[in-house]
Amino acid sequence: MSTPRVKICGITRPEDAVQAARAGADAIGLVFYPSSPRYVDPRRAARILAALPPFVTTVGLFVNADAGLVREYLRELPLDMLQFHGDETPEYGAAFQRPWIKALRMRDGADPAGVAREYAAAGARGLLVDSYVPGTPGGTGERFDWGLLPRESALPLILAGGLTPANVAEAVRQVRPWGVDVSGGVEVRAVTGATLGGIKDRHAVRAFLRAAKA
Ligand SMILES: O=C(O)c1ccccc1N[C@@H]1O[C@H](COP(=O)(O)O)[C@@H](O)[C@H]1O
Repeated sequence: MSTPRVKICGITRPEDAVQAARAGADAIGLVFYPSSPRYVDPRRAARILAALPPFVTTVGLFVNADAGLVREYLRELPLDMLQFHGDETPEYGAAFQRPWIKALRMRDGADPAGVAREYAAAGARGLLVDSYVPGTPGGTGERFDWGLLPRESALPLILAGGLTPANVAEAVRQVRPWGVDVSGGVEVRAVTGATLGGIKDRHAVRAFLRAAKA
């Protein structure tokens, strides 16, 4: 089994991007979904991307965005890859001539193997599997039953949803994904335990990377 690639998603500050890269992150994600507490506008995104050292993949995350808006972001920002986290069709994903991955939320009856085949045929590079929480497209901090995932898939699987430094090693052992993706599980927490959307905890980021790649 190869060492899983790790994406740290929902970066909102240049210093967090640099810390994640120094800790060994393979990719960072910027959330362009306005309702997310991790949303960054293009000017802030540009500052984050400009701070990054080389050889870290930059991923722009969209949820059912207007295709014109995605194109505008692509013109303004040096994004390496797109992540579509809503109900985007294979045709939509294929329209941007940029490497892209599709997220599938694992609601009852979800068929990750079938979805992987369908999106592979349209040129997707990976299938990100996340938890299904009604009313929230992602970044929920919730896990799902990893036993529902197929052993074989037409696309590299990226496991997401409620991953933390404490559970990622077990997740990698069980699922053997191509990559893992985390957002809330490496954020600074208030005394109540709630995450402070978008502010990454550098100790948690380091611990997550160590555990994922051990
Ligand atoms: O991070 C967000 O706010 C977000 C908003 C809308 C769609 C996706 C989002 N993030 C993605 O959600 C998963 C899991 O996040 P978590 O680790 O459970 O907090 C991850 O793929 C993020 O890229």
